[in-house]
Amino acid sequence: MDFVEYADRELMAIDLANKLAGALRAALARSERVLFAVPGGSTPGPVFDALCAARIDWASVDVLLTDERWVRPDHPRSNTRLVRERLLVERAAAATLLPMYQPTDTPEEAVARVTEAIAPHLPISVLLLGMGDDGHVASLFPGTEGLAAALAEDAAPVMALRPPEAEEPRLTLTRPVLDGALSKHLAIVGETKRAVLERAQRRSEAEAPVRAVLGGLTVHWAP
Ligand SMILES: O=C(O)[C@H](O)[C@@H](O)[C@H](O)[C@H](O)COP(=O)(O)O
Repeated sequence: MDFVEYADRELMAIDLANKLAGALRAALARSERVLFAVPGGSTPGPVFDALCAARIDWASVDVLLTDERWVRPDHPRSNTRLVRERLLVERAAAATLLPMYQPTDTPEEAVARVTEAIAPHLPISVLLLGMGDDGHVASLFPGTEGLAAALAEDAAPVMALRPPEAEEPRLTLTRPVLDGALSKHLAIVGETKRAVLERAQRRSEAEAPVRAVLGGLTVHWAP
């Protein structure tokens, strides 16, 4: 695991966007199409604002959320809305968003259709993750029923989970898909998350699911 420390969040957003653009360019030099998986939440927005103007062949990039909150795509908490408003604009508007949300009442009803839609595009070429204060990544929250199955090496690529502390049911990519990404990046800010990450290395994957993706991960941190 590499750890890159920035003086502030603005510098992290700009440099991380440049690094992600470089990773996407490298992937595009190897493949006709590449899969770029991104998180929701509050951290990635400034990175998307810098990345969306990058001079890359966005028309050859498929974008996929690492997880989705089960709300309508126009809801303020929707990760699909976040990506559409902050990443898939400017030059990046030419990219293709693969569906992580479906108009079903529950995420369980969408698992088969989302799995069918994304499977042909795997593996992930470039992965950006966030992390919660509890060490969760994507929607792999500690203490969630079904977490062990989602962390298994042979887990199904997409699972519906109902984390007790999450506001909504979730649809999430699972360990093999996340950990199998060819270029893996984690963006975290603040002292709390830095300490959570340091402690995670002494915890079980069930206690700190971020552990499942530490191999080959580059962590980008700002105070
Ligand atoms: O839907 C989500 O919330 C994200 O996909 C989730 O995995 C996020 O990356 C972490 O919860 C960190 O969120 P913050 O960046 O807001 O701290």
